[in-house]
Amino acid sequence: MARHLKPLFQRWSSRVFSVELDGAPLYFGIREKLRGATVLPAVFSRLQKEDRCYSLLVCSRDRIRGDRFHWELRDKLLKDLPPGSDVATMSSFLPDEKGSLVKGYFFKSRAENSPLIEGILSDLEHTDPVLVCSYSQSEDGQQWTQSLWSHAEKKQMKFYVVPSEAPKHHPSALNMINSDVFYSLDEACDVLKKCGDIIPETQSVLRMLPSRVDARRKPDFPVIVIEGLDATGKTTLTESLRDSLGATLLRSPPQCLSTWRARFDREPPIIRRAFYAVGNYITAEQICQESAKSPVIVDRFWHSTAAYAIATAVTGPVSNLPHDGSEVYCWPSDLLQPSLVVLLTLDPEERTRRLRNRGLMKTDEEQELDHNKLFRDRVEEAYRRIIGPLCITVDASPSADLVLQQVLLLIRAKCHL
Ligand SMILES: Nc1ncnc2c1ncn2[C@@H]1O[C@H](COP(=O)(O)OP(=O)(O)O)[C@@H](O)[C@H]1O
Ligand SMILES: Nc1ccn([C@H]2C[C@H](O)[C@@H](COP(=O)(O)OP(=O)(O)O)O2)c(=O)n1
Repeated sequence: MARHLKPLFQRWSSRVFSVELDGAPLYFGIREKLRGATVLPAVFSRLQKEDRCYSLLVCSRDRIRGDRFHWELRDKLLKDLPPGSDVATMSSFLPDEKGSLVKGYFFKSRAENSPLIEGILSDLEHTDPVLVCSYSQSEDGQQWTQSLWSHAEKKQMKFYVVPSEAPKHHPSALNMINSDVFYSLDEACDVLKKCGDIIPETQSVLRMLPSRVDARRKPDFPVIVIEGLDATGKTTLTESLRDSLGATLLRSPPQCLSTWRARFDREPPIIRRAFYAVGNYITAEQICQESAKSPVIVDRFWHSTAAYAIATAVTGPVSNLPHDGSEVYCWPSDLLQPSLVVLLTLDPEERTRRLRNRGLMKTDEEQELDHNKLFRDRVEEAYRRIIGPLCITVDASPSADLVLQQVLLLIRAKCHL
């Protein structure tokens, strides 16, 4: 067995497998022996008699290359597999064991497509850090088994698939720290440095970093961050606050990174989120300089980086988020804390109306926000759970002037301006 696969087989039958169907995870386990009759896990009960299934688990020891390969593998499978394969995101993990998550895909196929599938899998298995399992059903259709798929070794051990309890939180929560959310400049820089050879633009991004970061320095003037989903009125409010308070207006990611933003938005989460994390530290340095002279208003900061990352990594309802109080919501100890964070909220109909009035939506993620209520709920709840600077939610549905007056009152009360 290849060395990179070995860690996966430790406690192989203690692993839980999760397949995302219709936007929510379904779980199953594997057992060497069956004790009595057992029901078929939901992933399999919906399949037909002629179906075979496969799973691909990406097990690169290099997490950046592994995540990039996993990201690109989806497009490859969608392009190469026959129509109707229903490629679904999959993962395997050890319950409650941090860092144990392995990502992959699950798909089905009909017997007549076997030669095509065998060709694709064999190419993948020989060239990439991927473990392939196949699933087949018993004659009577009552049981499914999982075995290692391998062209060379046909006599593989079989495991029965059995139902598994859903974990308390989405399995992605196990690998979130320093993969989806970064808690220090060093960790985020480390990721960008390691992908310098595949994304040359990272050199330019890293050159923008301040030479020294001092998160403990207390700003002379208040620093107020405005947060909220797209079209809640952040740009409108931040510009009015700048004019009313004679403040400096900054944003994260900072202007100096705008040339490279679209490039990093196309990358898998680990690289994309490291880019936004680094952006916060560059903005923090600008905040330090400007807050010596005047109040500073910031359009998005670490709340956005963490809340979008956490809400994207998990699927399904708000209850799948890491629990309230979890360490994933903690503010990085080396990042400047603003004096006040104002979170703008808006009912979905009004937000959509404002989006339409403004014109085209920008990122895929923002489009997802528009039609995926669950995602919107997860982002807003993650915003609320972040532990760090004082964060106050403000209803942004009144007129722009009323929202401004209300936020000015808040700033005067909380920041003594
Ligand atoms: N309080 C408000 N009432 C009505 N429309 C608003 C209000 N605040 C902003 N808008 C409008 O809604 C749209 C989105 O506002 P914008 O400030 O660009 O949001 P964001 O920066 O959060 O994406 C813009 O067309 C803006 O003119
Ligand atoms: N400080 C920041 C700012 C934005 N992001 C990410 C989070 C989302 O994926 C997008 C949202 O930014 P976008 O520019 O589309 O939204 P606005 O136009 O500012 O409302 O960027 C971040 O991670 N960290």
